Amino acid sequence: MTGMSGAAATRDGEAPEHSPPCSPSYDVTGKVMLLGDSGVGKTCFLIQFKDGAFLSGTFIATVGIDFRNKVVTVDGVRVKLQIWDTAGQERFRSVTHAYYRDAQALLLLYDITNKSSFDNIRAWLTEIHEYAQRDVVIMLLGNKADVSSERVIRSEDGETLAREYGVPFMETSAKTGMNVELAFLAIAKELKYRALWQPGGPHFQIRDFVESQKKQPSCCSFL
Ligand SMILES: Nc1nc2c(ncn2[C@@H]2O[C@H](COP(=O)(O)OP(=O)(O)OP(=O)(O)O)[C@@H](O)[C@H]2O)c(=O)[nH]1
Repeated sequence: MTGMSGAAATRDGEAPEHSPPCSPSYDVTGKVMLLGDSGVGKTCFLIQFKDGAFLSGTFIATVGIDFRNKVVTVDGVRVKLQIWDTAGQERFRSVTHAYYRDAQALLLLYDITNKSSFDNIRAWLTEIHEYAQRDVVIMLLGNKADVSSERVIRSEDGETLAREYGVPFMETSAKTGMNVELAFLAIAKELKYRALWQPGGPHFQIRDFVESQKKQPSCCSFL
């Protein structure tokens, strides 16, 4: 949604693929993609993380793909995340496939108030296995957890699906910010760990980290 439409426009004064010669260097950089059906909240999720704001009002679907950069400091290491917001609509799928290959991490969202967005997660995972790198980090996120009165997907169902695929899971809200920063922090920690780990160094398990840090929606699950 929002004005972040258009194919691969530049953001924050930096081109996506090439850094200008005098650009600041980062300890670790990583490409993260937001995936999931149209309307699950990908653009809002990114804006909440980047700007700490929630854009309510008329929903305008993303056209193609767009990106924003954000630097996260993890244990003194600067991790630059280049976050790609993809269009969830089917007609843009061939455009977004081209971007999977060099992504290090994928945040796969469904909407807890929309059953088909949850049912389609298996199809998304099939696409991911077809187009993304084999060792890509995947996280499953049940978004819109603030709308408890319209919930149709139980938290346990998200947990079960995530366990089946061996990926971390949490419920989030792009509106309240619940677990939004945590999702990116967990990704940044994993990317830092993969890039800088040395024999004998401490191990990092992204699923354990997420489980120990995630917040639950304030009201209990329904159904
Ligand atoms: N209550 C609530 N509404 C949300 C949340 N996230 C997004 N929305 C609303 O859901 C609608 C769709 O959000 P978007 O972020 O545009 O969805 P998207 O996944 O980017 O959609 P596409 O660009 O078509 O792929 C908008 O009306 C948002 O205001 C959330 O966490 N809670």
